[in-house]
Amino acid sequence: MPSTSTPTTAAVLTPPARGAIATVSVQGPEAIALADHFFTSLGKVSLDEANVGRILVGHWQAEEDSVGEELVVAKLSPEVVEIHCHGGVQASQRILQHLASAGCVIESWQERTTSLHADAIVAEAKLELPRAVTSQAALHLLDQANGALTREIVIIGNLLEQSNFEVAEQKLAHLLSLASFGRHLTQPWLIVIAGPPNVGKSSLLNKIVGYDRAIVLDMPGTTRDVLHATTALDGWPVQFSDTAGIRVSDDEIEQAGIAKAKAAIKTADLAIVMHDATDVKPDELDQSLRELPSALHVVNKIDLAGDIRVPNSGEMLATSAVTGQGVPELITSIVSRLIPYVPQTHQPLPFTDRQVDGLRQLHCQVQRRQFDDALQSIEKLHSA
Ligand SMILES: Nc1nc2c(ncn2[C@@H]2O[C@H](COP(=O)(O)OP(=O)(O)OP(=O)(O)O)[C@@H](O)[C@H]2O)c(=O)[nH]1
Ligand SMILES: [Mg+2]
Repeated sequence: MPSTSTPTTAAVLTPPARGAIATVSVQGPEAIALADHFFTSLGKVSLDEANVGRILVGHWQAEEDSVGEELVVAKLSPEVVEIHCHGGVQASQRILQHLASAGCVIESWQERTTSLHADAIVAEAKLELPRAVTSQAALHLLDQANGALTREIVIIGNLLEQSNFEVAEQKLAHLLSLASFGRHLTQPWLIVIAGPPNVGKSSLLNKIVGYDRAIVLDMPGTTRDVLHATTALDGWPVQFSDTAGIRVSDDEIEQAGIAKAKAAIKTADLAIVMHDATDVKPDELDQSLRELPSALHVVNKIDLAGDIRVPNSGEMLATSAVTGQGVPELITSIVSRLIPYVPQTHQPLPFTDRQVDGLRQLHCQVQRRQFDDALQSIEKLHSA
């Protein structure tokens, strides 16, 4: 194969798993020649002769490999072809090997995506999009892939050029206030369910996720390790952690579980602290509310309780993990705690640590009126 200074690259664009078809993209000055080297169309039309946009069915064969394959090749431009082959992982890997043996540089889809987009934020959005687990999260990332955050940073740069530091500062502060939301588009919000043994923590988890994720027993100390279950609440990705009931225990395994439960509370975005409606101890409830004021406090087994005394401080919800009473209200409360403000469609927002760090630095520079440094930070945000 002739070589030029611009490399010809190949990447598998479809996910690395078994599927109906896999797509290999070849791009660069030798893309057509490389594909023609291995591919013979049914009508004996070469890709070189074929018009752009033509899709050809034919046979792919490498000399050193006795196994050929019938497949489809599309000529997308004079420098881009797409090969649609069998969806098994081996089929696409074999095509990559053939192309590599002829001098093609093999890239990952991430490298290909990054190289296709001059703006780093747009490239990052395209890389993060496949990781979005709910459609709502994907829509916000799609906005960023379509340039929402990039345009906002350009606007901030223009404001700085006009010495309008105040408005630039306000815009940056607003973007940073959305950082937690943006990061959670690809990483679920973490919710830990904690409380004394036997109050119904595992039962509540099962009720919310809709299947028997955790073992439920009428025996205190049933859950030992931290159990995770991922779901979506109102379209937002969340991960629940069910923990060991917190109590004084001589059991070594249980102690380890309790230590893990306490650690999980510290790292969670939200703790749900559960209490037993059939065994309400107002003093303990009051203490729990004081110790964990940002937690959501839930009195469970409400179906078994008549009149219960609810403490008069903080927020308290009543549920039954058996009948489901109060669970929709709990879900509404969880969502409004985690996402007090839902950004509008097309809202620019940062969604990677790199962007958040870069925006924080820029915000400081704008506050200190460091014009040149701020422009450099903007430059860095656009080009990773
Ligand atoms: N009637 C009623 N029973 C419940 C409710 N929630 C849980 N239970 C029962 O209470 C017992 C303990 O429930 P679990 O969900 O295992 O409690 P836990 O808090 O996870 O317990 P540990 O893992 O031991 O800390 C089981 O028999 C459940 O069926 C409820 O809301 N109403
Ligand atoms: Mg449990």
